[in-house]
Formats: sequence, structure tokens, C-alpha cells
Amino acid sequence: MKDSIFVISGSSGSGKTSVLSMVNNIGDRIVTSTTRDKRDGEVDGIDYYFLDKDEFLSRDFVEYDTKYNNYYGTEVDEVSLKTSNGCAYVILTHQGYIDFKKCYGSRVVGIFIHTKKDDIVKMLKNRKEDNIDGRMLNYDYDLRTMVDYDYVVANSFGDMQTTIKEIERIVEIERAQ
Ligand SMILES: Nc1nc2c(ncn2[C@@H]2O[C@H](COP(=O)(O)OP(=O)(O)O)[C@@H](O)[C@H]2O)c(=O)[nH]1
Ligand SMILES: Nc1ncnc2c1ncn2[C@@H]1O[C@H](COP(=O)(O)OP(=O)(O)O)[C@@H](O)[C@H]1O
Repeated sequence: MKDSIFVISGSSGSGKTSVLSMVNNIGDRIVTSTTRDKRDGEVDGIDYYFLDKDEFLSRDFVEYDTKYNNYYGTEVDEVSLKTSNGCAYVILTHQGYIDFKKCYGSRVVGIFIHTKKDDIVKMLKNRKEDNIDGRMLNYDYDLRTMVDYDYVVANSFGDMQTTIKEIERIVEIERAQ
């Protein structure tokens, strides 16, 4: 059985965080670190490790990237810890996915969550996102990176259960290898 590292990518608001938190058997979440402000309801150490810029830059990362003028990175110790029990998953930008593939090779399984533009706007409104236009700026670029992933899963507004089941099926296939 392969101890996969599932890397999840997709546009802002496509549903990655909420969907993945409900997927069974995908393993522990590799919690990443960021310099962005905490949103209402987010918890340090669960959603992200929230760090200021100086603290962030002093840490040891497998990879890091910048988005929306903030840093996001996966710390070496966090990856070692969460992958030590078998499968794990992490939500990354496309660049982070490419870097993970360089580091961990065939253990990495890339899943792109695809959500239509109209649905993303509804989802971002749901999240009470105050900068919807800003979050949509990378949508077309993100879509062009979709071909690099092993799997593409649609997440339609109002049908999260289908998305969850589809990802659980992928996990089952990958775990069987
Ligand atoms: N490369 C990389 N990307 C990350 C990391 N942590 C989060 N991201 C990505 O950063 C982007 C922005 O995340 P966030 O601020 O939570 O905004 P959201 O996507 O709008 O919910 C998302 O595309 C995440 O996939 C990381 O450690 N490394
Ligand atoms: N299929 C869906 N139908 C309706 N709302 C959804 C669906 N998937 C996610 N959401 C909601 O959309 C919002 C954005 O999802 P989120 O997980 O924060 O996206 P991301 O992590 O990709 O930025 C959240 O309020 C979430 O509960």
C-alpha cells in the first residue's frame, strides 16, 4: 500500500478547505503556515499556523509561495510529523504542488477541485469574503494549470456530498496501489 500525500489545489473559494475537512480516510491534514490575517472562526494550528513575517522567514520550509501579498509555506517538521502515520493531505498553490512532486515524487497525488465561476462567487459570498473580485483574479490562470493534476473533481454549488464521495473514491483507488 502506498502512503500517498494528496495535494489539493483549486481556485480561491472553490471549496477545498470545507470539502476536504469532511473526506474520510485521506489521513492527517498537513497544516501550513501563513502570514495572512486569521478569518473569523479560523483556529491557529488547525486552519493554519498564523505567523508574522519575521517569524515566518525564520522557519524551515519544504516549499513556500506568495499569494495575495502573503506568504504560505509547508514546514519541514509538520510534513514529517503528518506523513509518519501513512497518508496525509495538504492544500497548496500550483507552484507548491510542483515543488512537492520534486520532493516526494510518486507519493504525491494531485487533485484539482474545479468549480464554475458563478458557483465560486456564490461560495465566496457564503464565506462572507470581503474581496471577492481580488480572489477571482487568478481564476483563469488556475484553470490552465488543471491539466497537471492526476484527478480533477467538480464541486457544484449545493452538492458538496458528490464531491466528497468522488474524493473518497480516489483515495480508495490510490490506497489500493
Ligand atoms: N504553496 C503553498 N500554497 C499554500 C500553502 N498554504 C496554503 N496555500 C494556498 O494559498 C492559497 C490562499 O489560501 P487562503 O488565504 O486560505 O485563501 P483561499 O484559497 O481564498 O481560501 C490557496 O490557494 C492555498 O491552496 C502552502 O503552505 N504552500
Ligand atoms: N458544494 C458547495 N456548495 C455550497 N457551498 C459550498 C460548497 N463547497 C464549499 N462551499 C462553501 O463555500 C465557501 C468557500 O469554501 P472554502 O472551503 O473556504 O474554499 P477554499 O478553501 O477553496 O477557498 C465556504 O463557505 C464553504 O462552506
